[in-house]
Amino acid sequence: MHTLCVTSGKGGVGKTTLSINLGIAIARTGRRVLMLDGDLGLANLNVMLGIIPKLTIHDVVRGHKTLSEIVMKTDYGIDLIAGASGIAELANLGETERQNVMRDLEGLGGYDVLIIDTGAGIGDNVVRFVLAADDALIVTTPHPTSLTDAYGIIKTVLAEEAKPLKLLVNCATSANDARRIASRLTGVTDKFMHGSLECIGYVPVDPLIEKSILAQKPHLILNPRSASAQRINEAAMRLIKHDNNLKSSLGRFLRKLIGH
Ligand SMILES: Nc1ncnc2c1ncn2[C@@H]1O[C@H](COP(=O)(O)OP(=O)(O)OP(=O)(O)O)[C@@H](O)[C@H]1O
Repeated sequence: MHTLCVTSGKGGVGKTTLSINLGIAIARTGRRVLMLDGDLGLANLNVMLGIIPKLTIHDVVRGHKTLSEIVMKTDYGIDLIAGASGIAELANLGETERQNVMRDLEGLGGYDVLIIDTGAGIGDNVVRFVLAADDALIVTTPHPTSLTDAYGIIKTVLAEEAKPLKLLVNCATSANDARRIASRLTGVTDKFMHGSLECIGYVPVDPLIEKSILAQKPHLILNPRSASAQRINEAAMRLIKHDNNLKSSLGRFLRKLIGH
């Protein structure tokens, strides 16, 4: 299973919108996609998909439910787990309960790709998700405040571990614009040995994206032929280019995440 963490530093830059639509684009290749809403307070994935979660990971951690009972199916080929920030609670459980939940999580097989939509900011939880995942995708816009916060998360992650990071520039005007933005950020990765930042593309501003949020239906479903949907598709294909070579598993991801 390929684990992919989507994060941004700054809030409101399109991280959740792009996570969902990238997930749908990946699901269209035949891969089974599970999305985890890693946002601590404001879980948005389900809102954008027009579904109301009755159960979250917290119910699993408290022993009320099994994981497969809390997975929500969508009409778009992606499944969803709400309240994934509750995974962090695993670290505080007793050994037996923790083992039970871990077994439950690992038993949730059959998925090819796990996408974690983290909360905004550079909190401990966000950095832990980024470090535990195989791939980390940073979403930024060309706006200076977004770039500053993207710079912050890149620096924080690379100071912990020199892992290759990916960048998607939302609200850029062209591929050249995105490359120019990316080159401003690669300055920071160059300071860390083995750190790297690969720009996997850009998504233009598109009023149809905003409309799809209001309709609570994914942009790729409502407007598949739009230029922005095509850019999202291209970015998704770059993300999964090498995932067949990955030997990772959900268990490995979880062990890294909770440090056991
Ligand atoms: N390329 C785009 N063109 C037009 N509107 C966009 C684009 N990308 C995102 N938006 C809009 O920006 C708003 C914020 O998007 P979103 O909620 O996905 O951001 P976020 O980074 O996940 O925010 P949060 O920090 O609250 O989780 C949404 O209303 C969305 O419709």
